[in-house]
Amino acid sequence: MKKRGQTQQFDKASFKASVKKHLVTTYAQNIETASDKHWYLAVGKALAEISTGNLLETEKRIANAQTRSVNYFSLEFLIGRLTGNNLISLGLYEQISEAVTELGFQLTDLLEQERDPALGNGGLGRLAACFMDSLAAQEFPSVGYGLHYQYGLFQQSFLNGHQIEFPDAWREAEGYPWEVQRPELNQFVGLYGDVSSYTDDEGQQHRRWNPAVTLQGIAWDLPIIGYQNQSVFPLRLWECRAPVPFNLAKFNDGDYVGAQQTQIAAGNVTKILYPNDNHDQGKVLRLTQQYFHCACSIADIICRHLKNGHEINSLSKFEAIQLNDTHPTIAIPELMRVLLDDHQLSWDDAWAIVSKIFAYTNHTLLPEALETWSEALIGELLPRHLEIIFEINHRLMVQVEAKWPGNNEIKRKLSIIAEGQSRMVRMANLCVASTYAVNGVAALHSELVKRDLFPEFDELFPGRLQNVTNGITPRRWLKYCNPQLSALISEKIGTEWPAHLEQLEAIAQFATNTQFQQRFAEIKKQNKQRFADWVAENLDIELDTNAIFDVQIKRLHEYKRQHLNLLHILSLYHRLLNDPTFDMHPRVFIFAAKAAPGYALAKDIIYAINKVADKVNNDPRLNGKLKVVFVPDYRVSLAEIIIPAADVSEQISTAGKEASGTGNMKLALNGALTIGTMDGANVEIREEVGDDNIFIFGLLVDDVEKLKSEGYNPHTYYEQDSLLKASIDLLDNNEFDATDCAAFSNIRHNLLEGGDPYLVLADFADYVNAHNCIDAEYRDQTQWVKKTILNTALVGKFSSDRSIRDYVNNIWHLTALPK
Ligand SMILES: [N-]=[N+]=N[C@]1([C@H](N)O)O[C@H](CO)[C@@H](O)[C@H](O)[C@H]1O
Repeated sequence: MKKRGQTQQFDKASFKASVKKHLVTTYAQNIETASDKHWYLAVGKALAEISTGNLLETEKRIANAQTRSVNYFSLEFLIGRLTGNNLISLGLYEQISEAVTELGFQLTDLLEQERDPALGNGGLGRLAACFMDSLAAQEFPSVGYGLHYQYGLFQQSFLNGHQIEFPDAWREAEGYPWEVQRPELNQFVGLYGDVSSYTDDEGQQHRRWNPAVTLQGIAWDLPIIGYQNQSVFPLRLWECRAPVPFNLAKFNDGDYVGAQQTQIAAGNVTKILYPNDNHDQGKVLRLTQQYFHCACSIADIICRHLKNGHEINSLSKFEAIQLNDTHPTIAIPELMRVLLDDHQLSWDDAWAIVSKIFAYTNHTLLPEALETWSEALIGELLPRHLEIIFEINHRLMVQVEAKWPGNNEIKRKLSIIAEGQSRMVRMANLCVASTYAVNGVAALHSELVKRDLFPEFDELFPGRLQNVTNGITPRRWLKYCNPQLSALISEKIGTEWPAHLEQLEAIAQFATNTQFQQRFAEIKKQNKQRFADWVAENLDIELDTNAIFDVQIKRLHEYKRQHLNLLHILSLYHRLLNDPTFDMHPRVFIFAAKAAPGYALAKDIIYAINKVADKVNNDPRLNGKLKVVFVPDYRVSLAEIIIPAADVSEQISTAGKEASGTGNMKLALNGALTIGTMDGANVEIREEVGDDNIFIFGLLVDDVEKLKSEGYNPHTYYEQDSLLKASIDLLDNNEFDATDCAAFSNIRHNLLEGGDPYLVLADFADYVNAHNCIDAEYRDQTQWVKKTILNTALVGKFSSDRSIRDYVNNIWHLTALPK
């Protein structure tokens, strides 16, 4: 019996039976005594029966269609919990909820049992997950290639305000119900060793790599279920094991550790996700992870291509490979190696394929994030690949010489090899020189990539550098996380909008409709209450839902300027205690952010915010006007309850630093008003929602450069702005911290003597003004709610379905699978 929007055949009785079967046979649990966790696992397993079947079906349809596929290479996929989202995509949420109730449980309680597969750091990883969902929703043949990390992004908790990290064993002892092993797809990967030459029968010279170590790649598939269309595409994650995990001879000799040595070493390769966001981590294990990922994925693509009866020469005709940042760049010399050495193609024939199959997305301009690997390290780990990189660079330098004869400066800048103490391989240059398309992730960012990062490459390869503005999937980030708002929208404009987000524009006509305003505002209030209940239960802090919920949720990084937000809070604290005339609408500042474990100042900022929170939340002099909440262990499932509850979205990065941002899109879609700089996608959000419905402040990109080039002195601002001075001085008088922890003075030092590299002081006054506007405008709820409705209505552009259509039309050139 099919219901509206349900594409999946569903029989409640057999589903309930399947759940009970898995509870007993898969998890060995008694129906009478099984825990919520085991019921969740059994429900997941029962549903995975559907998706795995559709996965194999879809594979057949793609093979029969003889059509092009895109392979999305990413070291991160921040997929979040799958069960709830997959029920939305299967169109079975209500039915399963009913069935689970008949089994004696609340579906929402069981969904809470699922651990977040946190296989990513932040925006880049989450974008990859949203993109896979949008490829499946539009039935574009696609495979996501990632790593099956045993430990995801560390779990964060606070000890006396300090961040402490715990390993994230995301897969329960019982495993993850949605994943399925594909042993027939396992691969072998070499490492280290040397390269030798040989002459073939025709007298042709060839090179051969003789790896010293062999690893095995175990294929795990996670289903990417298309939104209400029967298609399921794989997110293929590679786990690393030793081909011979146990050496019995050594064991018999009593060398128990030795017996497992190879397995231990192999297991380390996919043991854990590197926890850095926007920061290059030059560790050999990280390069080994990147190569293992690329070698398994390239081998899998070629197997599939040949299995579908195609010649190797037509590889780039049927396959496109998108490199999600430079992390999988080594895939380029890897494919060259396979084509040259395993398929004996000439250099030109191999290059003709490689240069037409790869495209690269740049996600940051931060110099410290641009990956470089020492030539020595690559030469040791991947000797054949270094040879190929040298040849690619040689041929690039020939092109550069032709374009700019005798210009060694440009040669030095564009060279893939950076001279110096130790010669380094620039992965971004290798990407730009070897791919047919290079894109930034927001209009402003892509302009800066052209103007500041790769101006010469833009001239050398006209048209190669382009833009594809990021997006978010409306399935998870509205339909799933904000069911009440979704129901109100569907009531007004029908139910097609989750697959056609531009239809939301029709909601704008209700922006001044009183009755609609009331319902819209009531839903925000209820979402705020849901989050307030979560905070009360988990953090023991009482929140007033009449207050403005002001949200800054993203990784902790100086360029994202959580410390500017903190300074504003200190200014409010100062004014509330020192200015009897100062009256503000109650405000709750909500933070959530993980700092990379090695990023000391970021950890100091977390500590300072926690200490300020302890003080202001328990200071009766503030009459509850000011509250600060730092929610620990930020992750996708937390974002899903914070975002619908937000009134204000903090997007306050220094102009030119945040490539795009995607949290900004999620918050605006859920009716939060943005306070932000003209940076990343904020610029395009402003274009879509209009000047009246956003609070823009601060220096523009060119102002930032001008101020820096003229010599920026933060003391000038400190001396001239009394409120700024008072706020900064609160960082140093033990107002908030009786311990001798240097966190507060480290922050103060960074902002003054340290030169304030992210111009916090220069933007402070304008930021305070923008917040004053928010305070004033929030008091006129009719106007405020109108603006929130217009934000939800006018950000349809930021659906990742639109981003994917841009990639398909401008870069990948795919055809959707025929029905
Ligand atoms: N790495 N990286 N880059 C980022 C994010 N931090 O993950 O990629 C995200 C996805 O493109 C961007 O939205 C964000 O601005 C950028 O900083």
